[in-house]
Amino acid sequence: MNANIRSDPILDSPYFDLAGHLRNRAYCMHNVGYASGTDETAALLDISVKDLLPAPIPPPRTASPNSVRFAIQPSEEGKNGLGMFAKQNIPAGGLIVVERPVVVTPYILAFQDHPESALYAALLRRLAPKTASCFMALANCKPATECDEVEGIMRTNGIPIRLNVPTTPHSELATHRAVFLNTSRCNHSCSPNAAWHWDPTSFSLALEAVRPIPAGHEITVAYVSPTYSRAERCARLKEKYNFSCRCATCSLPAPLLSKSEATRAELRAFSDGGAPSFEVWCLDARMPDDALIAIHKRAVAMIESEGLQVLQREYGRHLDALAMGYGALGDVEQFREWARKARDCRPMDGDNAAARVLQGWITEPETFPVWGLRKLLKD
Ligand SMILES: C[S@@+](CC[C@H](N)C(=O)[O-])C[C@H]1O[C@@H](n2cnc3c(N)ncnc32)[C@H](O)[C@@H]1O
Repeated sequence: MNANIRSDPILDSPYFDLAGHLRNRAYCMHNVGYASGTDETAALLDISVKDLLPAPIPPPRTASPNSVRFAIQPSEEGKNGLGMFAKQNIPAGGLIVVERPVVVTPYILAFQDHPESALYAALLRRLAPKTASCFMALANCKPATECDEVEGIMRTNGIPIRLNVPTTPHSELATHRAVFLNTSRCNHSCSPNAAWHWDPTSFSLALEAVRPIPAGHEITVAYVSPTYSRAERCARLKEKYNFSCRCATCSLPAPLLSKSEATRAELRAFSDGGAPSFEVWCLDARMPDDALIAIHKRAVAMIESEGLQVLQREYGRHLDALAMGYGALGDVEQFREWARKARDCRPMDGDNAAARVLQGWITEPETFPVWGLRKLLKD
């Protein structure tokens, strides 16, 4: 599953060794120190994580855009509380905001003598009063019978980020809950138009558009994987965030909703290995040329019609297959067109190695390593 979806399936694993975790770890409260001096983060960290953090933490690799591209305002008819809205047209891949968390804790907290709410309250006391009151103004979806307000806010707004926790065999411990004053205001959509990318080195989260967002439109993210069936999405949203989804997809009339469900089921089958690989097709001259092209074009069309560009890994994989397919067929025009799309769907702040390789091929198609190979095999 994409890293930028809120739920972390590892944590649902029944094999997590909580007892081992409790025996072996030591934690501390820590105010993360940034070079800029303006951001503040109160964190509960495993001591080994704290010891690894550079002091001060370097600035993010990409700064927030110069002009503020969003506004926090009531969602449509105030139905979903506040939400984040585009103040200007934002292109696909466009950066919306880069921000530091205000509170960070391990996702799994289980200290016998310290209830979670007491730990969160202690962290809040480490923040400036203005920051703490902005935190307390965030939404709380949990009833008072379940937990107190601070814990409710933490659970409603926490975005899972991963930090390097050395000296443990439990990769589950890498997941932390982080609350952000802007990105945490984003409402959920089953066809989201934005995704976040966490950079542990600069301790910052970049929120980016995954397709063009026109000015005035709501900026949405996925709290649960949009590839799940609607029943599963609804169940998970209800359990974790206590709401019935009113996004554009879930509000479709019944026949269109069934069509969307069927499309998502077909996309799930593709991720389970349902599409032919480029490598096999490229070397097997008996397979028709269209065997690769048609199926990956169908997957791309389904992702786009469902508004699922947030599945960046899958989307990129299908676009790569199309670019490489046309490269192996020696079709310059189509190769360039699909390679451009494959380049542009890559997150801007992540490792851009793939985008750089694609750019090289767009400039000089014949440097694509198997340029025209299928034509040669057939001749
Ligand atoms: C992290 S908060 C998002 C910001 C929140 N709307 C606010 O006013 O600050 C999550 C809460 O927003 C609401 N929400 C988010 N997405 C929604 C959706 N698709 N349909 C209905 N309610 C939604 C739910 O109340 C949910 O518990």
